[in-house]
Amino acid sequence: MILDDLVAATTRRLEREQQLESLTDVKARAAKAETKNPQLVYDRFNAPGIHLIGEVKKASPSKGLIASDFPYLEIARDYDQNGVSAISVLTEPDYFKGNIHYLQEIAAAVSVPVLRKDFVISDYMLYQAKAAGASIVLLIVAILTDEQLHEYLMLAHQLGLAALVEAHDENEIKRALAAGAKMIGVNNRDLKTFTVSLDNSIRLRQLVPTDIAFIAESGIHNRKDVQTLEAHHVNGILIGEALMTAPDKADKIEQLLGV
Ligand SMILES: O=P(O)(O)OC[C@@H](O)[C@@H](O)c1c[nH]c2ccccc12
Repeated sequence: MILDDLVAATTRRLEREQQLESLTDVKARAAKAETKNPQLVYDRFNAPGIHLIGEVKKASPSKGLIASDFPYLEIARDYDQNGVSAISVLTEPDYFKGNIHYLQEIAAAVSVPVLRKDFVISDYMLYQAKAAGASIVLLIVAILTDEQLHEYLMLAHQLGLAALVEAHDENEIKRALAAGAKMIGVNNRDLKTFTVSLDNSIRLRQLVPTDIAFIAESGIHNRKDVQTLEAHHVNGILIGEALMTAPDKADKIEQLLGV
């Protein structure tokens, strides 16, 4: 299963990174970064309307290379100036060709909150996220124990980071809620088969209380998709490929949001 490969690759990456920078040192760097209020992120997504998270992603295991030309900073600025509510930056290097330095540069250049999109399996990665200027971290329920999920959620909040807790079925939604998630993302892509269905978000929407922001992720391509999700009271949408492959980002955002 692809998630197992991703966790294995992330474990190896962490070993290398921790040899280059100790936990003590990354904590010291995180302590110097500006502390933000995670509640502001949650409030932003709970405000009326549908909120777009634009993703900066060069490649993925399901699509291969998405953007051969990858001016990540320009793309992020384009998103920022054209109505996104947050920017997601892939920092996983092996399968998504991401980099934490992309996030660091982007966070310094834009005004909206920036999400670290990675396979968080260690507190070390939360300190790295904070040090790089992230405002949000992704926590994927499927790769964490209940104890880890709770612990990382609490640590994120202590560090001033909001957490987008990703679930893909009923049981994972229950685990996310039990851990105290305040913002839940449902991945429409089944990571076992790579099939995408918006029905996954729609079906799971009703299991999440309305005071918790609900984000539909993956496989959203056009205005019709957005309208379908809007009709089912989704608070946010996370869009990567459709924006990355659009030659005119501003125009694509307008189309998606219907403005
Ligand atoms: O490119 P898409 O189909 O619009 O999907 C974006 C985003 O949802 C997807 O990149 C994603 C959702 N959950 C993830 C977890 C890890 C890495 C990537 C993801």
